[in-house]
Amino acid sequence: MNFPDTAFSFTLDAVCPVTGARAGTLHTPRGDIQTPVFMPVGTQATVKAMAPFELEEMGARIILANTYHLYLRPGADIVAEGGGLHGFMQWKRPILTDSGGFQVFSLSTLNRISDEGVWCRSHHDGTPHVMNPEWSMSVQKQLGSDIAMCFDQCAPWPCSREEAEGAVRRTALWAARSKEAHAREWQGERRQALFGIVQGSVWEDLRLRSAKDIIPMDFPGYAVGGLSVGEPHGDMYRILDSLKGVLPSGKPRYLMGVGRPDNLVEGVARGIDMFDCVLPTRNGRNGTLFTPYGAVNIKKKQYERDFTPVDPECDCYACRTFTRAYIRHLYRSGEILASRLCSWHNLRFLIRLGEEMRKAILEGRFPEFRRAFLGRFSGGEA
Ligand SMILES: CNc1nc2c(CCNCc3ccccc3)c3nc(N)[nH]c(=O)c3cc2[nH]1
Ligand SMILES: [Zn+2]
Repeated sequence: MNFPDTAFSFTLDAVCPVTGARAGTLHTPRGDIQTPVFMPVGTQATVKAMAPFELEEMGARIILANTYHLYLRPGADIVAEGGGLHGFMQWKRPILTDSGGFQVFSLSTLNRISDEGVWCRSHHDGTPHVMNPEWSMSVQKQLGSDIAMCFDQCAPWPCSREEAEGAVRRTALWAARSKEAHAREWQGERRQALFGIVQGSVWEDLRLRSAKDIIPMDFPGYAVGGLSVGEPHGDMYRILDSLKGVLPSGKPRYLMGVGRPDNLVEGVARGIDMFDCVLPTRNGRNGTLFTPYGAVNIKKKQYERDFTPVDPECDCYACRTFTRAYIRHLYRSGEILASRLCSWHNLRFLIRLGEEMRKAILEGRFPEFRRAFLGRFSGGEA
């Protein structure tokens, strides 16, 4: 596959004059990604319970995989030998890999952080590992993802201002080392884009400081990290508002780990282009389903004789083919198909939400779309 110099570029197709919501196209060597886009998460080189052909059928354009998990199991060398992630899991479209920093803190049993990197013990077998920008760039190259993330430090929430400041300082240090190591790994071959990540927790001045550190490093895309870690949605939205006019408008903006349908709409209204979240498959496995009116828990007795689709407006295989009563039966019987159908629907719901927001922005009616969607969707149970 040849990679012309413009291997990665982002085109702004339309911007909502009222909110600043954007419709764009991210051009990558493995295909174009139209934004706003929801990216299914495939932690261990699989989007749980979904086969690649099913992900294609539901319109997934890019999926995520995880450096921390795959390094520990099966090992980045095995993935590389298997043809990189695309060969190993037979997914031909773009893949984005997270850098591993976030997962170290949320998963490893023990970790010590210093400017050098993070010393941690594997959550599988307790073996010691050192993870740092150089390690992360090397592993992401072995995985062969199309988009890699800088190795960053995500402060927990809540945290002290000093902790948040420390994470901003270290994230800048590690972003420079990530960029340098990435350039060394790829020797000018433009086969993997490296996105920068902005930190700063819930302090606007720290967010500005982090943006001022990271933006001059001229990455092809920028992520907003450090959110969706338990903070109130109001704080998330306030931080996004503070970054709207700061992040380069001609480059894609990725809000990490978000989120619920209403969070996606509010994120797009604040200039975000890309999202990822484990909710669709995680909720899918416990029978919680997204509908335009909120989340439905299919276990409930009230669906026992409900012979209507999960979501009558949805075009996914589960909604076209089965009823709530049947899916409830599968779930209560512990049938594997229950997880598959629920995951399938939830993934399609968020992918379709991205498609519909894009259409609304292109047609100049995003404010009306946002009002109508939020008016119907109650964050909790429908
Ligand atoms: C859920 N809330 C949340 N997630 C965050 C993540 C991980 C995003 N999801 C990546 C993923 C990829 C493959 C498999 C599983 C997950 C972050 N990643 C980084 N690097 N930095 C963050 O600040 C950061 C903040 C987050 N908040
Ligand atoms: Zn559906």
